[in-house]
Order: sequence, then C-alpha cells, then structure tokens
Amino acid sequence: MLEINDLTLKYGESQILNGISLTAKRGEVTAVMGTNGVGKTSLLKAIAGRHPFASGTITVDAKPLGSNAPVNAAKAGIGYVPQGREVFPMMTVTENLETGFACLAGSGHTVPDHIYNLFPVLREMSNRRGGDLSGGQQQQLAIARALIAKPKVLLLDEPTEGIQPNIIKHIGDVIATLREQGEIAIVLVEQYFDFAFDLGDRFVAMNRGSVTLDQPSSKVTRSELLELVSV
Ligand SMILES: Nc1ncnc2c1ncn2[C@@H]1O[C@H](COP(=O)(O)OP(=O)(O)OP(=O)(O)O)[C@@H](O)[C@H]1O
Repeated sequence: MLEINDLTLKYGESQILNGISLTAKRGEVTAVMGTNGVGKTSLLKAIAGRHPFASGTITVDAKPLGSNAPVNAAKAGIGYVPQGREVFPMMTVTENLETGFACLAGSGHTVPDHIYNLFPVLREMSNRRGGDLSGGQQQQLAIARALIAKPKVLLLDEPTEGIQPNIIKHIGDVIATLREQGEIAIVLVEQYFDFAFDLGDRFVAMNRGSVTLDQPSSKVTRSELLELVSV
C-alpha cells in the first residue's frame, strides 16, 4: 500500500504541492484527476523519486521512500510510466523491456511470458526499435517495462494521451486485469474523464496543488466529479 502524508513540493521558490495526503491500496485503481497544471505529474514525480519533495512522507508498505532517488523508489516497488512514455528510440523492444530489470539484484533476467501475454504486440515486435513503434505500441512498451520488476505500486501518467481508441481499450483492459490480480496499487493520472471514471475505485481530485476530494467510487457521482475536475 502507498501512503502519502502532507507532501509539499517546490520548483525553486514556487510551491506546487501544498500538503497532499492520499492512500492507494493494492488491487485498486486510485484515479488522480484535475485540470492542466494542478500538480498531478509533479505528485507522480515525487513518488517516483524524479523530483525531491520539500516535506511530508511517502511510504510503501510502511517503509519510507527517500526524496529524489529514482533507483531507490524502483527498488522499493514503485513502477513509473511517465507522461510521454520515455521509450529508448534506438533500443529494440526487448532491450527496452530489459532496462526494467536494472533495479533487481542478480543478472540474466529474461522477460517473463506474462508480460508478453498482457501485450502480445510486444512479442511480435521484439526486435523492432522503440522509435519505430506507434505511440500506442510505445505506451504498451512503457507499461510493460514498468511491470518487469513486479512493482507494488504502478504510477500511470496519462496513458491514453495521443493514442488510438482500440489501444486505449486494450490498456484499460490491462489495468482492469492488474486490478483483479490484486497485487498492485495502481495510481492513474488521466485527463480522459470517462476512461478514469470507468476504472477508478477511488477518486482524488486536485486543484492548485491541493486535494479537493478523496472518496471511494461508491460515494462520488459522475456529475459531481466532472464538475470538480473541469475548467
Ligand atoms: N520543472 C518545472 N519547473 C518549474 N515549474 C514547473 C516544472 N514542472 C511543472 N511546473 C509547473 O508546476 C505546475 C504543476 O505542473 P504539473 O505538470 O505537475 O501539473 P499537471 O496537473 O500534471 O498538468 P498537466 O496535465 O498539464 O501535465 C504547473 O504550474 C507547471 O507549470
């Protein structure tokens, strides 16, 4: 379980997160929503160790994460799929996937079948360069790479952005499968409202670096949430 308590984050003198607290449980999709610039990506970057937080705590299964150390976050069980995917364009699909092993001890790891079963297109394209894949295929590769190290928490930053509808549907199905397997806490940052609304077990709405709503799906109506996260 991921627990965030009173987290603040700054870029220089600008405070962007003003005391964020939230909990994401295994086997649940926690959807973090809000308009452009409210701090959703910054929150994920803090959890993933990509940007230092100024104060507050982040724990995974009660163990605190340090600030600004991506490899330590990965070792602690954080899988991060950044906005824009960050696929290595000159490396093959298999090589991209193998970078996911970097935070694991030992060597000689091979990509497990269950990863290819979730994303069959990656098996077909295993020798193609990352940069030659379509946006949707790259998104699947980025999610698969994050799953390689068997994370306890999966952070997804706008996985539907710029992706064609049939692949959006497939990514939604994969997220639902991961939820059913019950081993990962999924934190979904998403601007595509209905995608997030259909998948979310818990909704966290943000505005100007603060949480304005944090409720299970049973206690939030579509119109209430839509009003909170619309411009
Ligand atoms: N590296 C940075 N340096 C300075 N300011 C930044 C930096 N990254 C983001 N910001 C600012 O921090 C605020 C929050 O940005 P962030 O990307 O976290 O928001 P967001 O909710 O994810 O928005 P979006 O949906 O557009 O990605 C914005 O005002 C943004 O301009």
